[in-house]
Amino acid sequence: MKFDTKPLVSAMAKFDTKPFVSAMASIMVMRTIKNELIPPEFLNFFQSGLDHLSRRFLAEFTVVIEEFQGLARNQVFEAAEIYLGTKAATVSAERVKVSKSEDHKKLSFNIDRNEEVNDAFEGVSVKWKLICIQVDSSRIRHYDNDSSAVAEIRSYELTFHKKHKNKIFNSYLPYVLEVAQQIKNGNMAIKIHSNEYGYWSRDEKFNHPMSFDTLAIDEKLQREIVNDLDKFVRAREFYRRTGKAWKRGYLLYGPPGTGKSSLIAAMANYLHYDIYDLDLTVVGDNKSLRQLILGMSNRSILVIEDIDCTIKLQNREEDEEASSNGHDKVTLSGLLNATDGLWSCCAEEHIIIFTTNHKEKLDPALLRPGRMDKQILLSYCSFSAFKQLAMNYLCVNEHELFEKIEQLLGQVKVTPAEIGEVLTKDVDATECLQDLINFLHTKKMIKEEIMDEGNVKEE
Ligand SMILES: Nc1ncnc2c1ncn2[C@@H]1O[C@H](COP(=O)(O)OP(=O)(O)OP(=O)(O)O)[C@@H](O)[C@H]1O
Repeated sequence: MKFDTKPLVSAMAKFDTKPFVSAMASIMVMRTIKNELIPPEFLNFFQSGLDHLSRRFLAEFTVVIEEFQGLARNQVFEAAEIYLGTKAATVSAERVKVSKSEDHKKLSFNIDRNEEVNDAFEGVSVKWKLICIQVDSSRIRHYDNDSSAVAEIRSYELTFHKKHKNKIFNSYLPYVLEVAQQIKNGNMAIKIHSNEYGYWSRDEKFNHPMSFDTLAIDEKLQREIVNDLDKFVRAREFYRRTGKAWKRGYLLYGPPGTGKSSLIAAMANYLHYDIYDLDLTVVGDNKSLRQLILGMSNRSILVIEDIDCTIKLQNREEDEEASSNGHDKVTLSGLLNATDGLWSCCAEEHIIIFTTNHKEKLDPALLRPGRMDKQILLSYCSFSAFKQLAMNYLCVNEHELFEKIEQLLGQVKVTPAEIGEVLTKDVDATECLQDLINFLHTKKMIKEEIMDEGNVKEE
C-alpha cells in the first residue's frame, strides 16, 4: 500500500500561517495505542492540554492530525514511528506521577515520557518530540470491557524554523512517509550518504556488490571479522548493562588496493547498515561535525577514509590554542568527542571505521583502547586470497598454473587490486593466469634489481 501524501500536504498547506509570527512551527500527530479508544471527554481534555501546550511553547503554528483529510491519523503516526525508529532518540524527561483512585484502594501510575529525536533534512534541522502519557484506565470509558487495560496516549510534535515550512510540508513529510513505507515493505535499500555544506546529502542507493563471499582476504581473518560483527549486533543487552555506548570502532590499515573500501562495503552489505561517508576536509568546525554525527541514523556505519591525510589533526594542546584563538576547524579532540564523547551515546548500533595507509602517522589518541576496538591489517595478496579472486574474475577454483602462482606470491608483494587488473585483461582463464605469472615474474625481477643496486633491506 502506498501512502497518499497529497491530503497531508494540502491540509498543511491550506493552514494559514500569515497571522503567526513565531519562529517555530509545529505539527501534532496523535494516536491512541489501546485500540484507538479515547472517549470524547478524554479527547477534549487532551485537546485542551494540547492547545495549552501549543500556546505556551509552540504558540502560533499548530496542525492537528484530525485535519488531515483522507489520511488516517494512525497511519501517519505509525509512519512517523517507523521512520524515527531509524534515528537516535534521547529521553528528555520522564516523570512518574502516583495517585490513588477515588475509593483509595488502588494506586495508579501515570508516566509522562518525552523522547526527542533530532533529524536533519537537506540542511534543515527538525526536532521530533514524542509525548507519551499513560493514564489510569478507570478514567477512560472502555468499549471492550477490558478493565485492566492501561490506555496510552502518544503524540508527535514536530518543530522547525518557519522559513522551512514549504520544504518540510512538500518534501520532508512525504519523504518520511515514503521511507516508512519502504521499511514496512521490507525493501529498504542500503543507502550511502556523503556530507556537503555541513549536512548529509540526500541518500543514494548503495549498490556495491562486495560481500564476504567475494572479498579476497585471509579466511581466518574473515571469520574473525564476521564473528565480531555478529557479536556486536547481538550485544544490545551487554551495552545496556555495562553502560557503554552501543558502538564499535574499527581501524582498517594497509597499503593502497588491499581492500579496505571493499571490506567496508562487505560489512555494510552483511549488516544491512547505511553508510555515512564523512569527508572531514569539507566540515567547517567541531560544531558542524557534531551536527553531522547527530544526523546519522541508528544501525549505520560512519566511514572516515585516509584519516591521516584528509585533515591535519593536531594534538590536544594545539586544539585548545586554536579554539581559544577563535579559529574554527575540526580538531582532533572535536573528532574524538564526536565519535567517543558523551553525546555520541545518543545513537544505537553505530560502527565507526577509520582507514589509513599509514597507521604509524596516526596520533596515539586515536588508537587508544576503547576507541578503535579492532585494528585490521589488510595486506598483500596471499594464495588463499588469490584463489578467491580467481573465482570472482575467472570462475575457476583449480588450475594447473595455480602452483606456480602460489610460489611467486610467496616471493613478491602484490595487492588484490593489481591482481584484479591483470585477471580482467583477457577473456580466456588460462591466458589471464599466464599474464599474472608474467606480471609476478617482472615484479620479482624489479625487486631483485633494486635490492642488488641499493642493498635495500626488504620491508
Ligand atoms: N581484498 C580484496 N578482495 C576483493 N577485491 C579487492 C580486494 N582488494 C582490492 N580489491 C579490488 O581492488 C579495487 C580497489 O580496492 P579497494 O578500494 O577496496 O582498496 P583500498 O585498500 O581501499 O585502497 P585505498 O587505500 O587506495 O583506498 C576494488 O574495487 C576491488 O575490485
